[in-house]
Amino acid sequence: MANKILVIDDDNDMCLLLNRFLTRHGYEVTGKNNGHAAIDWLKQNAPDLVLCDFRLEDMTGADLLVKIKEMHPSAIVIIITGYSDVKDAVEVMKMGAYDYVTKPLFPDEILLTIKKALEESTRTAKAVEAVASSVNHHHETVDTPAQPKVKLNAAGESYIAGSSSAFVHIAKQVELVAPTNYSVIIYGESGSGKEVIAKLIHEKSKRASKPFIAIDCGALSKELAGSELFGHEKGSFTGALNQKIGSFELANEGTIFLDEIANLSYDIQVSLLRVVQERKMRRVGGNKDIELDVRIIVASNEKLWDAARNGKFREDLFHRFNEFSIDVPPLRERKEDIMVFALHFLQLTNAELGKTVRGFSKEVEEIFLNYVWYGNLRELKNVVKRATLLTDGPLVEVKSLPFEISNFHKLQFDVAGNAAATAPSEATKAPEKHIPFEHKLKSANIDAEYEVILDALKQTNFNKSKAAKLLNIDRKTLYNKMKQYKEFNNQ
Ligand SMILES: Nc1ncnc2c1ncn2[C@@H]1O[C@H](COP(=O)(O)OP(=O)(O)OP(=O)(O)O)[C@@H](O)[C@H]1O
Repeated sequence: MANKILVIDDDNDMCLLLNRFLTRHGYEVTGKNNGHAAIDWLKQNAPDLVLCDFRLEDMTGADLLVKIKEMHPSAIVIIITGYSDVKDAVEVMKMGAYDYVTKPLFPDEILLTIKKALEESTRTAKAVEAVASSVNHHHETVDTPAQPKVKLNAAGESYIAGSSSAFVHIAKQVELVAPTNYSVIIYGESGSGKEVIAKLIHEKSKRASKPFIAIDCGALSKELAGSELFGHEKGSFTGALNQKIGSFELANEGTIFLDEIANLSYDIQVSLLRVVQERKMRRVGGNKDIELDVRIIVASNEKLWDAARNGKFREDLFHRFNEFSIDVPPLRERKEDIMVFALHFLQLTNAELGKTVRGFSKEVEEIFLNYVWYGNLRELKNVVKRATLLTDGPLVEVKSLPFEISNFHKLQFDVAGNAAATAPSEATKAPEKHIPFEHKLKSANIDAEYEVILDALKQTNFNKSKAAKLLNIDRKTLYNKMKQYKEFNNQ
């Protein structure tokens, strides 16, 4: 049976284009132009996957995501964003979106992301079912945990070591703590590799052959967090139609990884403290204690000690977890790792797409080293995957990078107060010497025009149809002008 996909985009052309393209690839596609129309449709229909623009006219992608997850917890949601929204997109992923794709959209890239998401979702559901049925001795029906809250680490996801001194230090800490039963706190920004490190600790421990269960606490609703973590008995609350095995039970004898731990409500923190102290738990509505032997690794992007001092996190729980802690610096602070990981992601993509791209041009390397990577390794991976897909020659060139990354320094001139724009290095600056005046004049004109276009693009969140309307030119002219700018700067 064809997978059902719902496309939500207020750009009608884009909606139609995606609809046609995905239908051609065998999916059953429905398109909606605003959030409310999508919600109405979702009341009657259950899609396997939703492709949703982050900025709709009537609501944000984040609000819509909450509604979708309430109505269809297992639906995969992929968010379409402009590059300036990457930080928001990362937040939305923490709320349960599977992935994000950035504009301009490339059909092949979208297709690849969708295929992978659907395959991964089937694989994960099967794995969870297998673990659940081995735990559930009563052979009752078990609710499958909603995707992607339970992220059984993607099979086949390979690990590499970075070469920065920070990474070497982390690797040493992992070697040291892995064989013990210590709880570990991993600190770091979103996408910096915390889950991969947690998985590595598990794999290097005596528990390696037992389950590793990753839970994004930021994606758990207050009401359902207890049942997600500890399970529930049939009929224990309205909607508890079947017995459910919680993540702790699924992780028994193995390791549980609780990402964004500071987002757990105070009540759940109390239940968690009992589990940590007594090493036993009860399912919601249950009256039987279940013995637990689970190693706990938690992650947070804020210092838990600060959260404890501010009353957001229980201090006793903090002390229980704080047997060992690992700090993962953001990628921009460990520049030696950038190209190591970029090459690794390039090789992964080559293997996935059957391509033979060898590496990156000097200019691309320069841009990578000076970019801020708010989304850390996750963002780098997405950028490299996309660029590799677009590369025909032996090296990834600047033209295959998203416009907003290759022009990052230009975009900085009005990014209010936001961090870390490093000055362009000598290699990325246009050479000043020996440029004829005629060329300088042309360049000045194009630059001035470019600033106006860029402004319109930013105002419309890089929606080219809307930007063209704003500039009172047609879409094709806008494309030509952008192309002209790129070509002129590549001369
Ligand atoms: N050492 C590594 N080797 C290979 N890939 C890695 C490594 N570290 C991270 N990655 C990749 O980078 C991406 C982000 O990593 P990960 O999910 O571990 O980050 P995170 O800090 O847990 O993010 P979040 O807090 O948002 O969940 C993943 O696709 C992961 O596979």
